[in-house]
Amino acid sequence: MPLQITDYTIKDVRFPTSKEKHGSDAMNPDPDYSAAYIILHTQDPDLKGHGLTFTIGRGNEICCAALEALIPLVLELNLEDITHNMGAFYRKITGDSQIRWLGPEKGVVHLAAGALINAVWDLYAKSAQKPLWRLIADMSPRELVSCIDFTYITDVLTPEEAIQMLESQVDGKKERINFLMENGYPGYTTSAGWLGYSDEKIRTLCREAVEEGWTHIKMKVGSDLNDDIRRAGIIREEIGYERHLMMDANQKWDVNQAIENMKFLTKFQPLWIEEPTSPDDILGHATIAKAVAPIKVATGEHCQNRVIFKQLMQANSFGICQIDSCRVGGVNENLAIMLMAKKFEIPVCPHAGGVGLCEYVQHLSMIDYICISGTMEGRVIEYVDHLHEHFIDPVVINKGRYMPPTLPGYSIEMKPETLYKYDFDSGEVWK
Ligand SMILES: C[C@H](O)[C@@H](O)[C@@H](O)[C@H](O)C(=O)O
Ligand SMILES: [Mg+2]
Repeated sequence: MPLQITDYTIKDVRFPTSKEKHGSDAMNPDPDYSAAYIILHTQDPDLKGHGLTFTIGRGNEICCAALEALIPLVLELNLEDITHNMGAFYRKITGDSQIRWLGPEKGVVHLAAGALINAVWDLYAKSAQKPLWRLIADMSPRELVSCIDFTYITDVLTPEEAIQMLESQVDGKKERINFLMENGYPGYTTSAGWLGYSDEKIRTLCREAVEEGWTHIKMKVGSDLNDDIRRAGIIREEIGYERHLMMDANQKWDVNQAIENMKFLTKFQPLWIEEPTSPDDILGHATIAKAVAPIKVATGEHCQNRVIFKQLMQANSFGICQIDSCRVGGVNENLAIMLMAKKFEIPVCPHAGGVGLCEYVQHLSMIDYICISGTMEGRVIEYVDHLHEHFIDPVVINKGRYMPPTLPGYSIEMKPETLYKYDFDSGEVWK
């Protein structure tokens, strides 16, 4: 009997991270890391697809409602019929003629689409008994490309060109998989640099990060320039100049303000300035990128879809492409973005942290390395040291590097007791 999606569960899961200022930045001073979480059931009680999209608290229920609205599009489908043409499945989820009006392909409805599409990929990988990265690494170039919706991007990338690009990387795939299994994929930590942390705490956490083997550390900026300067000084004292420092302004500045402020922060030699201004301001990013070079501009965690990513690339707006695993339409759309990044020779350094984003996004960087870019050069995956204990298959970090997951699926399944305890607002944590 073919495996069928027979039922579903949606959960509003929230963690009270704001209490300790974990995850705080200039724009988001009190995030409660949250997940709009979906489980797709099948007739096999041991085989379920899990997916989530990340929010920072209030409004998570709106993502859950959007998931409810999308559910009729997958209920009673056979997995085989979906996986047979993943590109068509993507279009089905994002192209419903009435729901599309709520986006298209942006905002809450696209966050929900990301969760749902990722849940299907989790189910697919589990049924194939492979970790997601391996499932995709084992696809032929043609199969991989068939997962992508090329609508609105064929002016920079056609399916034929994508197949050619992937074919040029087929040689050496096996060696790269072996290298990855042995050495992992480089990461960077944001755990030391949250805006709400005291100077002393930042100093201690930087010291610990260096001891743990991290070579790249990110700090938050953008609230008060004098604070930024003082804190950057502390961090450089601890990590030296042989390690890399990145800065993240979380959209706080106007374009001119970003350029002005970066004049004072340049002396700390940041590798990149992240989200200097509005995520929708493609030309503003380009202006900033020109002004702050050779410091790179990084953005993407709030980039709504492949079309905006395309324009950021076309306009030379950024030097670092920060894909996000569930801001856009899941694995499929991220494959499109990574292929475009390869074409424009822009390194992909995914946004992670939050809850579950590290678990998710490691798979995407590994696919980028094995199938698309063929290199780890100039690439790092973000890491944040929170909430991993809630996952069945948490990330494994070894001296600042992500070790490839080995369990089947997309590594995003939360423990049942977590779903119960952190349920908003009936779980014990919220009572
Ligand atoms: C509110 C969140 O923690 C953000 O600060 C976080 O996603 C951040 O932008 C990051 O790059 O990790
Ligand atoms: Mg950021």
